[in-house]
Amino acid sequence: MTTAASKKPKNEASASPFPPALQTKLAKLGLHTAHDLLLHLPLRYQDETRIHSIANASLGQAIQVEGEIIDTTVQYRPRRTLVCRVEDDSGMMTLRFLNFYPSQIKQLAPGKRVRLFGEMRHGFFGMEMVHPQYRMVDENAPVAEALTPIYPTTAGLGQASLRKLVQASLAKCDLADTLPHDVLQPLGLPAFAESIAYLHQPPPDAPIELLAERTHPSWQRLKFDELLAQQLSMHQHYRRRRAQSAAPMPPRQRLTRALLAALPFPLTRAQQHVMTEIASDLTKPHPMQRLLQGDVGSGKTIVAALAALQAIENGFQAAIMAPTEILAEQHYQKLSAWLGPLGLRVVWLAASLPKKEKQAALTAVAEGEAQLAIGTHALFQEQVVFRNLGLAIIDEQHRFGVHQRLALRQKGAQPHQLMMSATPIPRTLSMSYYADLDVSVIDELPPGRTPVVTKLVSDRRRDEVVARVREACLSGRQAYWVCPLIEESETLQLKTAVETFETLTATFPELKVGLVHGRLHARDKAATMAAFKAGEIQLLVATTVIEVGVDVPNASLMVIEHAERFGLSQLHQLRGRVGRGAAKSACILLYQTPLSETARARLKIIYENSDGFEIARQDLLLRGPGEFLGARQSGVPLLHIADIEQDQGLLEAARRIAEKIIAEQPEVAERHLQRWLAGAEQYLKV
Ligand SMILES: Nc1ncnc2c1ncn2[C@@H]1O[C@H](COP(=O)(O)OP(=O)(O)OP(=O)(O)O)[C@@H](O)[C@H]1O
Repeated sequence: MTTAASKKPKNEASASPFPPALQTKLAKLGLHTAHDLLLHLPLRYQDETRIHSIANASLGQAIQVEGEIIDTTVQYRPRRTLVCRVEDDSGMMTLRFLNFYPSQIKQLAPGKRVRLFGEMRHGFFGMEMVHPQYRMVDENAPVAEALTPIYPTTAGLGQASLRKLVQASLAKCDLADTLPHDVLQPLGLPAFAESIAYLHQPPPDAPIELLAERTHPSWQRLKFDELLAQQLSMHQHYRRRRAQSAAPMPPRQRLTRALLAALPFPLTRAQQHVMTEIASDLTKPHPMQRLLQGDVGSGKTIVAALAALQAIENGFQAAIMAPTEILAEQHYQKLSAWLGPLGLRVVWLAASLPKKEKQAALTAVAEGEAQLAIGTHALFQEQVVFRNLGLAIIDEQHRFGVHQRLALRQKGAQPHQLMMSATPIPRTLSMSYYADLDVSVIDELPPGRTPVVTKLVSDRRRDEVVARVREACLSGRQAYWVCPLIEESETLQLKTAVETFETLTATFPELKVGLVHGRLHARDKAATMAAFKAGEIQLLVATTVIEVGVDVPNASLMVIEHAERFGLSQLHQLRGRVGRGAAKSACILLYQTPLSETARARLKIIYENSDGFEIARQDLLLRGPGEFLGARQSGVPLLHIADIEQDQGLLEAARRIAEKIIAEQPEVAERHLQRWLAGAEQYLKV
């Protein structure tokens, strides 16, 4: 969560209690009011309460020492460095400053007394500190009585000023508890006033380890408060939705039965189960907001089709929005094949459609001749008008921003919403950030799939991989060759894709090789994909445009070049393109050495795991929720203090208590949200 402050409308800033220059700096930290400063908690603490003697200082720990400067020189080897010698009663040490200011030479002149804070280590010339924090002092200058809090700050705003501001807000703000004793006592949590004061001004005997690890009861209290506020806001949002009305769409079964009878497979138990949940939601008189999670290849598309049918059977239109043209086109192919024979019209809307076709599609949607519209971002553009959109389905929901999903929803009067995701959301995340959604999970794969064998192969053994691709393709199977990801430059990425295609075409004269990448015209992309699907192309060289949704069951081999550059969920998604038929499938991750530590960790996880939930859980641990949720793109307000993995116990408690408070003490909920969200609407809007 960016504390509520950062979500405040700009015009409120004019009422800021701070002078303009300070106001600007504080705003960079998301701080606008005294109350925001109160909740701006230290990043860590420094123990400046003791002065250690140089000779006995423990190594490798941040400590404070004090002494007199006896020598100051600028050395030029190996790099320009300011070097000072400092002495106390016990011994001597060296200070080193690279990139120093010329004024420091004077400031740190021989004869001056200096108090230093830093990590002591054994250097070539004995004890030394590199870039310590320092303060010029007089003899007998007082020593800090308590741990010194170190705050997150910004350029031009020193720790001392920030500390003063926080102290002032501690004195000024209302610290009364928002939570009653009977909530806090069973959890063993201290009072708010006591906790916040402790964290900003720890007493002299405060245990620095517990504070550093954030396991001290005062931290626990603040974390609990934050988590509770998040849960309360989610509950409120949930209840608000329940209070809205939407058209009930009970199952009518006529078309649904016909579709099920025509399918070449029966639904899995998991598909039936999620369908029951969706069907029941659609029957209710308030808008559904359900997230359908299913690992790659678990069969979400047919569930989307059945949900759409339920809306259509009730006289409404449905829309399916997908993040890429390839995926949208594929949905279009599948759903037209399923729904066309039932006498329904499915239209396709993409930015690249020729004008005439687009106009025809738009008219069909506006006049209600088309019951289902499938497309990309093009679906929520201004010129798209639905006659009566009753259900909006969003595939790969996390790839769309909040506003884009909202824009599609606004194409109807309170349509039901089904979001789908093949990137499983770990339990802790769905308990926190997704708590206002109903969640359905397809937790089994259709029968007859053989697990994909994953192989990690160094790029030096490329020849073996080439031989393997040849063998697979010549025996009637098909393969993908995924080009390296070059995040920094799309042009370079494109160039690499074309070069890979050329090299592989030359390497495999006996095979038909195809190429798809993002810059191809949609029609060419679709034609190549169709040829691959039809088996006319045996080896498909592709960028990550094939990452989601592509479904060609005969493809049983995938090679991913520079696998070390891809993210975990990308690798899992890509790998999910094979193993969709009965044939034994393999995914070869070609990597280039040396591997960075995180790349090694990622490859190990993908090699050892095939379950998307486990991969997602480990991904979350590796990257943290901000990166995982793509917070930067979606603007998801994140928790600042609590850590959903470390604080799972508190999260569970907050969830339980939020429910109770909302039901039994709504005024407590209001008061608590007022403190933590200060009027901002909620933590996360989905
Ligand atoms: N119950 C089933 N039995 C057999 N095959 C099924 C079943 N349900 C779906 N399939 C087939 O499984 C394949 C994968 O289904 P689908 O493309 O819907 O997966 P998905 O969940 O959308 O996966 P992804 O996230 O990778 O796109 C398709 O070929 C589909 O026809």
